[in-house]
Amino acid sequence: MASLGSLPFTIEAKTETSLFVLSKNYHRSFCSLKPQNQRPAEGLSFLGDKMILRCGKLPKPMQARAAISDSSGQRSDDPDEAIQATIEKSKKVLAMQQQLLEQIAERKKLVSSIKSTSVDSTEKQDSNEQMDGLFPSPDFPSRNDEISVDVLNGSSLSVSNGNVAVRKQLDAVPSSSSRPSDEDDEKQVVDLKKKIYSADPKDQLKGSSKTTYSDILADPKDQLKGSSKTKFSEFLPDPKDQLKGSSKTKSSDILQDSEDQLKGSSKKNSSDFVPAFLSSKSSHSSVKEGKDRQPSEPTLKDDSDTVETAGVDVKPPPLAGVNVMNIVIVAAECAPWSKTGGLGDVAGSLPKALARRGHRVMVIVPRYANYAGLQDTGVRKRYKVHGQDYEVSYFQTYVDGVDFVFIDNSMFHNREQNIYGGDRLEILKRMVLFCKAAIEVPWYVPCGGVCYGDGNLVFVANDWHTALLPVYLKAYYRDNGIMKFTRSILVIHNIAHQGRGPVDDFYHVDLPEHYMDHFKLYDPIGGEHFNIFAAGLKTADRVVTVSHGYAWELKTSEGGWGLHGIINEIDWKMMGIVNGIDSKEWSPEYDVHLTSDGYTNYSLETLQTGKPQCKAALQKELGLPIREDVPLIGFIGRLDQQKGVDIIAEAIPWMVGQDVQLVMLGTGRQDLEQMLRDFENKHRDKVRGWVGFSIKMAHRITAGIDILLMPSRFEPCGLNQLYAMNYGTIPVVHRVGGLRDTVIPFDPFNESGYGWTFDSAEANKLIHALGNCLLTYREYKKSWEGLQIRGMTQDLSWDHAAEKYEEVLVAAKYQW
Ligand SMILES: Nc1ncnc2c1ncn2[C@@H]1O[C@H](COP(=O)(O)OP(=O)(O)O[C@H]2O[C@H](CO)[C@@H](O)[C@H](O)[C@H]2O)[C@@H](O)[C@H]1O
Repeated sequence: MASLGSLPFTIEAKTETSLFVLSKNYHRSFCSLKPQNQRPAEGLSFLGDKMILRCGKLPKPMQARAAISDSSGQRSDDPDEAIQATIEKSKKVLAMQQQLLEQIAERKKLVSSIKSTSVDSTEKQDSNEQMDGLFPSPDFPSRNDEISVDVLNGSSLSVSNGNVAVRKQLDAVPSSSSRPSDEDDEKQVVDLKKKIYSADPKDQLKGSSKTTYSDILADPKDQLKGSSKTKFSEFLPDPKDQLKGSSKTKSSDILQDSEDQLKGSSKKNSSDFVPAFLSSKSSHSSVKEGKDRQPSEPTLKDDSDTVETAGVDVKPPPLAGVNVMNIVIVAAECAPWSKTGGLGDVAGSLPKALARRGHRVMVIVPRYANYAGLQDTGVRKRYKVHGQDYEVSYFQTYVDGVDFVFIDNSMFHNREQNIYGGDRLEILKRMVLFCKAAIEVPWYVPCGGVCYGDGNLVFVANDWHTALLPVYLKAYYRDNGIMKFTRSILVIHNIAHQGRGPVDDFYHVDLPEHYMDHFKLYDPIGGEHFNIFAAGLKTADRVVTVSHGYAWELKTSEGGWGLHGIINEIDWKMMGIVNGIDSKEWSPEYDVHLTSDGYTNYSLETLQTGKPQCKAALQKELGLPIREDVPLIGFIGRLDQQKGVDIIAEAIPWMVGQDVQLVMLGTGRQDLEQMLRDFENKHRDKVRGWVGFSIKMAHRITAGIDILLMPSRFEPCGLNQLYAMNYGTIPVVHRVGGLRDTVIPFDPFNESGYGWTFDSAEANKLIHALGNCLLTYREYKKSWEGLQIRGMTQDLSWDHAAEKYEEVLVAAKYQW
């Protein structure tokens, strides 16, 4: 029998798992159930001023008893009688609990005996499900049911079972006097309340339910782990949510998110004081949603598994922690389905890194071709483009934790070789339709059975092609009180392309007249014109560009291409984040293009044999003399003014005077393509000009060459130099934009750096840098090897960049 000091009584009840003491203070206002060691009993949790004891559904007779006493509702004015009555009721509660615990223990034995006969984990789960079916009796406890004892606000006993809630007033003393007399109790209450208010109360409730139930059933040693389990369950969504979620495919349900947001301001409950995403339905369920799902196969796991797998199968919380969001990346191209350059790479790989951090991530891209492996979602919608109706449908797949949604309309068909082709108004029409449709995908297109909805949602638009999206989000939705909390980020990959046209183009984008000013821009060359990028930059909540160097250059009249004025104005919302690389796709160790034709995969350990083998294979494939000692130089990129291929052309007479080989892969301007062919014809023993777009060759060249040239006039980030360094290939680059950020110049005194840089886009500067590079290649083998190793051991993955993106997304979210 435990003594509670000054308390007038103690009641002891020994259960299978712990000793509970029911205490009551002099004011009759505090009723607590706690084990003797003063820690909250396993199975107890606190919600606000209410202490909740989860012990399963009451057996029917008990429900009846509780209901009877509830309906009687008598309270004596005599304090002693009231105390006596309370004691009696409390005894009943303890008896009920003991009975329940015994039942639970019995069930546990039965479950484990059946499970021990199961063969694999799948069967385990099945048997669990069957076990649930074995106990359909209403007498058997269910973890959804709870007994709650109101701790602070006038103690009341509440027994609830789904829709059935039996509430019994135990005491009518006003809440002001309802305080625990014990300091420890108070601390526990405060600690737990802190916990509750730092997370969604609903989730907390779910979490505690899971923990309690499994802890009651678990071995005592598992109980010791209980606290950490509780933490995880705060982050992990309840599988039941998914079950609920899967039916949430009606647009009315989806639109509810917006409606809730609209109502939100008038609601005055605790969730008003926690960030919206903590109380958002979508955020938590989405994390799970994005995890282990196979294409269009929602994971609706029976959470009865919690009982047996608690402490074993618990997943860690998402890296993004409380910042998890629903992120929708919208781009005109996305590798591996469509790619003309770096944007395709980014749209294919950044989302995966964001998903790895725990976000629910979707990419929306036009369906240019009949790609294999996509599912038609069956959803059809109509959008007006310049007065004409267009129907779009949506295809979908799920890869590496990311939902890829393809918008289909005949406008996009057969464009994969010419994504940005056609006349100005044709492209404009495509992009208007694409952006209008993309913005409503989270409402209408179920991914894994569940639409994203617009709660806790952020769009990431890319370049001018999708710069209309932030404008539409504002003009059509947020200005009208819809998607009020949805945010948009616009990423600048290349400011040189802006979606310019005559001012009258405005009438093709279907916007209210007063939006005209966002698009109008004056520039000394084009005069007053219509500029889509300008409007996107002004209306996006945040702007990102793909390196720090480029973020700075954009503010200058040389680097801003007419938009520097706007960029300077929006400086407060702009950030440079250096791109990463897809370290699976672009890894010499796993590169699928290095597995045949004499190429080989290699790693840091096999660099000295693997890379020369790739070099020999490349020389062979190109028909160049196979020589290990000759430096093999490469260029990969669009053949245009930006990439500085003409600077290489100017340097070629010097190059061919050296003992080197040169391979150039690219497509673009016809005059430059012809130039490549001419060089090859003129210097067949040393130069190869491969005109075309070949991803396989891009990989093989990156692996086989020794030196990569990037004399870009401007380079927002540049991916090829990153790929090169990851393959032990040394970059020689014009120090500009992202090249300046990523290629630290070689310092022979300190044996540091990754390559060579030159400070202006001129042939003689290129020759000077390349000359030093060749000297090191020939004369300083150790330094060369050091350069290779440093390049290959950098962390070039998207993980760091994804974390930075997350900061921007969160900043946008809390920005009004
Ligand atoms: N002929 C060819 N055959 C096969 N593959 C080819 C190819 N020509 C180019 N590629 C590939 O296309 C990609 C080009 O990426 P970049 O980042 O170098 O340039 P891009 O200017 O397109 O991108 C813009 O966006 C990206 C992403 O933000 C920025 O890094 C960059 O600075 C900015 O100009 C690389 O994956 C490259 O291998």
